[in-house]
Amino acid sequence: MRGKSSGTEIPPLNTTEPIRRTALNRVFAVVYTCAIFALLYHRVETLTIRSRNPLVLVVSFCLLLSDVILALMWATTQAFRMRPIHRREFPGNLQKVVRPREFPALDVFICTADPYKEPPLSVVNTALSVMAYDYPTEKLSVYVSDDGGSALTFFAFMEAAKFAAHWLPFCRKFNLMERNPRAYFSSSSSTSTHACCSEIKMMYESMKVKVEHVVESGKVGDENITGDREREAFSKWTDDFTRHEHPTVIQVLLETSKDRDITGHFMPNLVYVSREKSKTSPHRFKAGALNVLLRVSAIMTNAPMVLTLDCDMSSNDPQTPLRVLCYISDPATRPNLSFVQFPQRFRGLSKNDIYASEFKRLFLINFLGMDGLKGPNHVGTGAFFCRRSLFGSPSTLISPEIPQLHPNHVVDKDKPIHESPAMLSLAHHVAGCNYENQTKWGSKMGIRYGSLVEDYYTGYLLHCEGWRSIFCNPDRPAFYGDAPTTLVDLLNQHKRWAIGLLEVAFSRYCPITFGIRTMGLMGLAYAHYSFWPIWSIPIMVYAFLPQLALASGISIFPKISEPGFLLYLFLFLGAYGQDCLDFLLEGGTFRKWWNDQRIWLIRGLSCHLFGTLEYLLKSLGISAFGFNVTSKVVDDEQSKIYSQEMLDFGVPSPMFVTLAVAAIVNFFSFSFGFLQMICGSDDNEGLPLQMLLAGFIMLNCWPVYEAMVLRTDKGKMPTKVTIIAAFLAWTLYAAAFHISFSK
Ligand SMILES: O=c1ccn([C@@H]2O[C@H](COP(=O)(O)OP(=O)(O)O[C@H]3O[C@H](CO)[C@@H](O)[C@H](O)[C@H]3O)[C@@H](O)[C@H]2O)c(=O)[nH]1
Ligand SMILES: [Mn+2]
Repeated sequence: MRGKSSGTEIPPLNTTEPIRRTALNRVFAVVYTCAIFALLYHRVETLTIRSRNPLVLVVSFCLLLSDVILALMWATTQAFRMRPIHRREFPGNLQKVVRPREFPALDVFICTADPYKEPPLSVVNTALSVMAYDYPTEKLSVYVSDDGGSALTFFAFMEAAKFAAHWLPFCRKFNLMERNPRAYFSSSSSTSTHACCSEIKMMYESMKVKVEHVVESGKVGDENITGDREREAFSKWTDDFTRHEHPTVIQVLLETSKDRDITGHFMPNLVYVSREKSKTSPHRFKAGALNVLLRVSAIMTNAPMVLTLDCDMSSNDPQTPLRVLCYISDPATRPNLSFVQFPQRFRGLSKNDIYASEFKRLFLINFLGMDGLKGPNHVGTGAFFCRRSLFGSPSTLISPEIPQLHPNHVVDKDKPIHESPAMLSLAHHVAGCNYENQTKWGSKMGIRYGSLVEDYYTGYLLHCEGWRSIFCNPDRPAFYGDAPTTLVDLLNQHKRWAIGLLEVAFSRYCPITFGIRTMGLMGLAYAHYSFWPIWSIPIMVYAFLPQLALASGISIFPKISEPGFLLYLFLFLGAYGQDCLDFLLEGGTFRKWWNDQRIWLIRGLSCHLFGTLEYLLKSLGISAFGFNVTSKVVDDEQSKIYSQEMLDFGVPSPMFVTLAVAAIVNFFSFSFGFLQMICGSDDNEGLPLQMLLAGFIMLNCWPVYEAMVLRTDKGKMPTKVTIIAAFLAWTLYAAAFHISFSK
């Protein structure tokens, strides 16, 4: 908080406030830790008391391993609970402290990679929404990176540049809050108020039709090209131009020194960049794309502030940069500030958020916790970076190989880009696919290479270097993006994350060792994420072993009469209860929480398991993996299934199999146990906990049963998957019976 300075009151730009339940969290942590130790003691004890049944021995060992992992994961979550804070910022006070003339320039980076998974029209809407920021136009530049190297995307941007000349003054004139044209025209506010609205809406529609037509036909026909300048631009897409092999394309579509909108106002810069590709040079995915944008923008504008956005994350509030300035211009928060991170929010989520796309824990609860330490981790999109922080630690600046890329380099504004062939050719040079060889890009400079979650990895290394970040979470969401709406998309996305996180966990910067040594609690928080996927080990164990034992009539948990029974109940209810409470206190509903914990289970049974396996195969040199872009297109059938809140199994995936096996095994074991109970056999006093567990998983698997037997729509479980799963479940039972009854 800003205090008084030399007698005059400076209005506060931001405040922080600790969250009140912290003390309770700490007390609970102590109690829960004791309970964990009691449990582990009990586990070791059962292991050492010799049992004659080998199944019991194997099960006891697996349970010990699982409980150790669960305990470690629980320990890492405490990092988020020790010092959570809430922040608020006051953009209204900004003008009293800094004049707009002194605002830093802002470069916005938008990444896209595939015109068929990421419709160009959406990317264009994202770009338009930030071009219309309430920010001095001459300080604003938008750079688009197209890893798809697609003439279709380029065409869309050419059209967008023309449309922007009408759209930007329209937003200004009516001071719209919603500056993403598509969102604006589909909201009710557009239909009523403004007379000239129908005119601009028609312009938007005509752009939309043109762009969609071009995308559908797969090529930019001659009839779409007007004028020599455009023809020249498209001449880069020659016959041997493919997305994996092509030269650099850089086109300055709008330039602030020369292009004006229809009211005579200057427009922001808009630059299209598709970096050079070659099959023999490493691709580096989004990290590579962002580093190219960092260099190209350094040469053209070199703004000290950089906003990174995924192509689907459009602005929902034109004042967002001013909120960021509340931190960047405050001497109390400015030192060592690397980035201001906004949460990812998603439009069009189903009522109870069936896929847990809200990520309340990831983007809100844990962010608040980290903000009290060194700040939230970076999540790839919706982050305003101080450019300087991407060039070495706060104390030692790492100089790039050429002076034009230096964060303090001043671009000669008198010479517009279109009049400076030298500038353009240098920009092409630094976007080359071999440019980074023998440089520090990706290791010490820019976005870091080596993980499929380059955002997490880069944020982590920045924090290790001594930078901090700030979590900004205004009431009106700053950005809205698209969340996956089918199960297979969700699982593939999480599988990629799982692999990327494991890459960090087993790198030489492992958060458990390196991270905790350099940053203490903050390292622990990072460790929580890097080991995220190994949650699948205890989940797999608890979803299968007690159930197989149950069907064999073997009791592995304490009896109701034993004190251990209560210990188990406490551990289970304590963890779930605290999790649910955190969720509800941050504005969630019970139904959303239930779906959230279900998705956690499903992930453990599918993508985290498969991600871990894929990572192992890659480490052994058997296979390789790439960045599988999440589709942002939904067909009508899919969106219908989504809005009805049913899991969509429509596109078959091997990841469904383990999930289906778990569903089947829990069903049969529960039914078997239930039968035994009503038949009243004497020695099943130890089975109730196993019954409860199987029952709980069955409850979670309800949508899976529905998808296997009841549903007839396109999203039902593929029959093939059900058959394979049934066969595997049968094999598991056969093996379990064989082991336990063979003696
Ligand atoms: O080779 C590539 C691959 C992807 N992208 C872009 O990266 C962004 C994120 O891709 P997406 O498929 O949407 O992945 P998500 O899993 O939804 O993204 C999350 O996870 C990523 C790391 O795995 C982060 O980069 C993202 O910022 C974060 O939102 C998109 O704009 C893509 O166009 C590229 O530019 N080049
Ligand atoms: Mn995405």
